[in-house]
Amino acid sequence: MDFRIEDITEEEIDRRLSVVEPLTDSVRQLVDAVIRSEVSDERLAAAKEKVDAIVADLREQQRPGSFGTPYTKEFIGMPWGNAAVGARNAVAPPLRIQRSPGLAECEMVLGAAYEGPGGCVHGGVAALLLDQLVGEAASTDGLPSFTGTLTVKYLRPTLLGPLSARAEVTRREGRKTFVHATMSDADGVTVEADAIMICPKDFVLPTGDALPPAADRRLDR
Ligand SMILES: CCCCCCCCCC(=O)SCCNC(=O)CCNC(=O)[C@H](O)C(C)(C)COP(=O)(O)OP(=O)(O)OC[C@H]1O[C@@H](n2cnc3c(N)ncnc32)[C@H](O)[C@@H]1OP(=O)(O)O
Repeated sequence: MDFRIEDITEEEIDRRLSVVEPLTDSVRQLVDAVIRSEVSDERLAAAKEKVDAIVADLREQQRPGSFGTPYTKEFIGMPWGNAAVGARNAVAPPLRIQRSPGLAECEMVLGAAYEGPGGCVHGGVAALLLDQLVGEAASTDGLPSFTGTLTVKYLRPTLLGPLSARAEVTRREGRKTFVHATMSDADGVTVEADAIMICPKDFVLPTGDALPPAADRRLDR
């Protein structure tokens, strides 16, 4: 696992985000446009050439593997490649998660890129987003927790569009945290999930440092 330390200031984080977030948003627009475009085949082929040129430009300098999760020395996390919340990841909706002890909540708009059954949210996407949310809820007042078991129940189809989600810790037993989560549309809950989150035994960063108490960690940058 990559939890490297990157010694930068909050101002530098803001500066970097101000550059990459608009780019990621543009790539989200690109993904949506490719899915829904009805321009001619010739224009689609021309678009491919332009996109290939951008990819070649970005690949001139590239880190190997994945982005990982860097932390500052003040333990501000930068999970910018994360599939659900990554600021650099156009695959992520992204979720803007509000946290309080034992609770994680967010509102989101899921468009064409998240489709499973026609017009509906893909079940795997719903599970992905709820998995992130239960992880965030479990980690608000404890050490980081990994998903041991996630049970998802799809109550009725979730239509693409504006949605909300919520995860709440229901109980803790030693290193295990039990979390209940829901995804809802305007008419109520469409998906619910129950998770057993587990803090790995003797969790330390690969740098050898233990994580500080949760109150000193900020996971939202
Ligand atoms: C940090 C900021 C927020 C981040 C949010 C991120 C959200 C993303 C969430 C994820 O997607 S995490 C990625 C998906 N999950 C994984 O990759 C986990 C892979 N599995 C493991 O790493 C280990 O198997 C695990 C840490 C889950 C457990 O390993 P341990 O060696 O610590 O478990 P151990 O065998 O000591 O068992 C401890 C307790 O947990 C129980 N347990 C172990 N594995 C379990 C499991 N899979 N499901 C349910 N319970 C489990 C086990 O029975 C026991 O219960 P008791 O204490 O009551 O005896």
